[in-house]
Amino acid sequence: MAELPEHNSWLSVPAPAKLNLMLHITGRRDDGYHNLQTLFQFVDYGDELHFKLRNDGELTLTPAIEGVSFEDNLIIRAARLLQKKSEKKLGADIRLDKKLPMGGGLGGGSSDAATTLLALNTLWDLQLSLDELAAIGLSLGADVPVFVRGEAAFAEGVGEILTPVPELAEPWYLVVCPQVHVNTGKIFSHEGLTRDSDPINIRTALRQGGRNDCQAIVSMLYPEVGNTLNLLNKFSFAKMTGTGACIFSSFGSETEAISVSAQLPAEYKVFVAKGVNQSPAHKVLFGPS
Ligand SMILES: C[C@@](CO)(OP(=O)(O)O)[C@H](O)COP(=O)(O)OP(=O)(O)OC[C@H]1O[C@@H](n2ccc(N)nc2=O)[C@H](O)[C@@H]1O
Ligand SMILES: Nc1ncnc2c1ncn2[C@@H]1O[C@H](COP(=O)(O)OP(=O)(O)O)[C@@H](O)[C@H]1O
Repeated sequence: MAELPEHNSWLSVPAPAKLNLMLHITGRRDDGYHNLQTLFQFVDYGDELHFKLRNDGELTLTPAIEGVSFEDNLIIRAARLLQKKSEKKLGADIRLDKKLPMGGGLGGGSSDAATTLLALNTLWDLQLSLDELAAIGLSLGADVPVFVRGEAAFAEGVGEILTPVPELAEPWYLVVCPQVHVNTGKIFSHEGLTRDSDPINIRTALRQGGRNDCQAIVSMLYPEVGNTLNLLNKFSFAKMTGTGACIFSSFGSETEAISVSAQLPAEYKVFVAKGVNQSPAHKVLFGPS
């Protein structure tokens, strides 16, 4: 368990990015949402959040995210849902060190929400189980439960039916983020989207690697994504994460990944990070698995 900060100092917890190593769309549900099969893995790079207890029931968040109001920020929405679980006047000062691009398919907002649920559950001593936190998280977004549970996983449904896959290799990734914001709704409502992939089992997904069914449409609607894929493919097999726009390739070593990143045009926003099957947030709060 996490050591509670002494003398009410700050509790610092990472909010890592995720990659969708494959993403197949297997059907459309009656509510318009799509059933997916996807492999989630974390990387040891992301946002960082810092929490300090307040006993007056107030929440503060600094700095604000441009274009996202205080009450719409997934961090505050997650904190508000937890406040409802207690009679006490629980509050917190929260600091956000935002490193992940928004709308890049790296799940930054979902990860911020999950880290908030995990950290405040500890700080406020709510003693909610991971099952309870994942259920609260699902009401905030389909990707929140996997971050709450903190294990690399094969996900089905809209992403909430999770089977851990601790056997995934943990390579180094070069992640390239084209400076475009992909509208997830626009991709899922596109008539040309492949939405009838045959369901596969985990073993096949792990063996074949799989593809991203959104990649072709996103590349067509946002040519910068297609161009980035073409460029990175010259060095190593490249794939898009989620509904984009970020692209990733895997490497056997950090040195190799850095060496390829150094050959990309300077205007490209990139980072190199290690794939990890345990979320760095869990590592900090619960110790290494
Ligand atoms: C597809 C994934 C894979 O990780 O993409 P990324 O967001 O990470 O890129 C996620 O599950 C995305 O989940 P999330 O980010 O919560 O999606 P939302 O913003 O709620 O979705 C925006 C819109 O996309 C459509 N949508 C989303 C998810 C889904 N399984 N089926 C859908 O049809 C819906 O029309 C929804 O209104
Ligand atoms: N703390 C947050 N961090 C990022 N985005 C947030 C946050 N709170 C709300 N949002 C909203 O969620 C949207 C999706 O953000 P993000 O999770 O980064 O994208 P993606 O799921 O494509 O990786 C943003 O465009 C923003 O409007």
